[in-house]
Amino acid sequence: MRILFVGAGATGGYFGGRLLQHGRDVTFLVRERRAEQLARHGLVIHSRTGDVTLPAPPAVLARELHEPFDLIVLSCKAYGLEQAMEDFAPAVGSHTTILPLLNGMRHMDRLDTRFGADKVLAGQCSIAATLDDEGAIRHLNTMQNLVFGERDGRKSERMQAITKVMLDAGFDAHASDDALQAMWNKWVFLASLAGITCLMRASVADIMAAPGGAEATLALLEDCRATAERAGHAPSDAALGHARGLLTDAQSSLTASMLRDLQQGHPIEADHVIGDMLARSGHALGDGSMLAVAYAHLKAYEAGRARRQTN
Ligand SMILES: NC(=O)C1=CN([C@@H]2O[C@H](COP(=O)(O)OP(=O)(O)OC[C@H]3O[C@@H](n4cnc5c(N)ncnc54)[C@H](OP(=O)(O)O)[C@@H]3O)[C@@H](O)[C@H]2O)C=CC1
Ligand SMILES: CC(C)(CO)C(=O)C(=O)O
Repeated sequence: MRILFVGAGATGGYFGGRLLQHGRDVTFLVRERRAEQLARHGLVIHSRTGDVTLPAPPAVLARELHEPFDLIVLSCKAYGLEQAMEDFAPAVGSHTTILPLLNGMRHMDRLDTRFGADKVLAGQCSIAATLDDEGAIRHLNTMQNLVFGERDGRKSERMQAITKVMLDAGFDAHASDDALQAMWNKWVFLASLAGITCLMRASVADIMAAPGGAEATLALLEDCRATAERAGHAPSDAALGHARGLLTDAQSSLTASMLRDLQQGHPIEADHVIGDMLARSGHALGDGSMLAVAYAHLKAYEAGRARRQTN
């Protein structure tokens, strides 16, 4: 199975790198700067689950992409989605399947509109990873979980083929008959984690140590849970309990990747992860709900970032 990873960043580089390390046929769609980094240093993964350097991993630029791939794994940030779709379109043929790993849900509508819903699987990954200054991937703990499945839960032929490729490739791969719900569960958790760790500029443990920190966290989680329920995707008691446990663990150094991006002055997925949740929630902009406050805070960061860039 020929696999194209769109992006060799923190998530794409990690999962694509592990697949490559285990002998799968992986190519990365990259841009010039990343292509140069990969050619110079190779694809480097630092992880407690095993370090690896893959010299000169197969990589193409958009202008070199002329033939269809069997599987396209989409691992760009949400704000890069429109350009990415444009760039990987030549790799989408009549038998191509697209597996998106982005957090949130809004990208599903964009992919459906552009390529047709029959091509797009549900997918999500749980990992804490980041790129360092040299472009090496730093896996920050041992979580490395990738969930994928047909949106209607079918055990299709393509799912069987993709499962075969994903299993035993150095990470936890789960073919799921409820992958769409898994995406919602992840979004409820992630939006709560991103919203609260960015608002507080703090890890879960530090938020739990603050007076009112747990209450603010749980209020945001409730806003997100209620939004999922409104959309017909209420997390099960077990999924919600799991999210609540992670978000209130007084020993946990966990932060969201959005906080890492924000602290480094990078663009963030404010509209995709929090704005879209707010838009589906029934809450209004500025109504004082935790979701509305978290969104206003992230948009203020974006405004400051834009102003600094023009000065
Ligand atoms: N990092 C994490 O721990 C986790 C992230 N996620 C989610 O996964 C998604 C990806 O995040 P993450 O991997 O962290 O992001 P990164 O910014 O680390 O990686 C994204 C990569 O996509 C590349 N890219 C974007 N557009 C294109 C394009 N048109 N052509 C080629 N390459 C492109 C970027 O390349 P370039 O360098 O050229 O800009 C970049 O290397 C997000 O939705 C995020 O929320 C989910 C779980 C955990
Ligand atoms: C919550 C987490 C760490 C899990 O993958 C994540 O998705 C993120 O930080 O963006």
